[in-house]
Amino acid sequence: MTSLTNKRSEGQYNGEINLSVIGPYIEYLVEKQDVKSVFINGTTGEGCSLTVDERKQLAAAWCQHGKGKLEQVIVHVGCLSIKDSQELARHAASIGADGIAVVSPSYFIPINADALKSFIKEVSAFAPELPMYYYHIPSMTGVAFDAADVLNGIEQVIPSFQGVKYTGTDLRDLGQCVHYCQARGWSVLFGVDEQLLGAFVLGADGAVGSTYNYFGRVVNQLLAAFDNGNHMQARALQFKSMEMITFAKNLGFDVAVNKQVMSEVSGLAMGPPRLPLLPCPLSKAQAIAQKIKDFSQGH
Ligand SMILES: CC(=O)N[C@@H]([C@@H](O)[C@H](O)[C@H](O)CO)[C@@H](O)CC(=O)C(=O)O
Repeated sequence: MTSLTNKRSEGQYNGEINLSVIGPYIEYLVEKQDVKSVFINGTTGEGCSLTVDERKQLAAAWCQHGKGKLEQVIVHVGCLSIKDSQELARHAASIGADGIAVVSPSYFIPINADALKSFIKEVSAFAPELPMYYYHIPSMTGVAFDAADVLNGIEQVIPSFQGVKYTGTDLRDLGQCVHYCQARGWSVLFGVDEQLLGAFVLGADGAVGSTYNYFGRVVNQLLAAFDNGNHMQARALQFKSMEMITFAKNLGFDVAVNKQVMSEVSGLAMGPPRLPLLPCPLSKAQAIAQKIKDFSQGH
């Protein structure tokens, strides 16, 4: 996640980063949501809308405030320019991040999996000691080839490769990623919150998503129920998450709405999004937040 403050200039919301909320937000995540690992500067954090310098400041603040409180800080370093990604990778290593992730560039989209593999390799070379994850999110990047094709043989060119953050709904491809990753002791972190249980049945072993900012405790219970073989309970909790997300989607749900919901539920002001995203009307965020509070109360 990322917090932006509201700075209005010439009628436009640029959104400035607000580092002061990160410390309190980490306390909130750990204590109220039972969330101890974070993936920062990704989609929810609007990483691709931020400057390299802003991304460095955010990454440094998360690592600094998270010390002794968070188990893992994974920094997303994907950019359109490979040089920016390399600089962010080097920076992440220098501040003690636990891992880095790279999304595919999305203006000049790699023509095939080998081209993307080369991109990730060249970024990884600037932080060879850090576990590297490929961030697969075809709905945003327009990448048309399988994530499994990106993984195939990647350990030969990126020794630090550790897995994939899979934000897609293709179960065939996901299954192939799990099969490949399991054999190498890597992770598959799933990113479609409303389908998490299905991905765990298939063998995914981690979850990264926007709704865990306020539904983290409930989803941790879902995963514990699944681990204990209590599938009825796991299913019931996934149905709750599905219902909440469907409610939000019917009202219109995006990163900007999510950010406002995070403010409403945590009580910490996250600020508005940065253009081209538009601020979410308060009434919408409050309606979603109320639904979440109702759901969470029983758990
Ligand atoms: C496209 C998108 O924003 N996907 C979200 C999901 O958490 C998504 O909001 C959720 O499943 C509701 O559809 C995450 O995968 C994004 C994410 O993990 C990130 O912040 O990098």
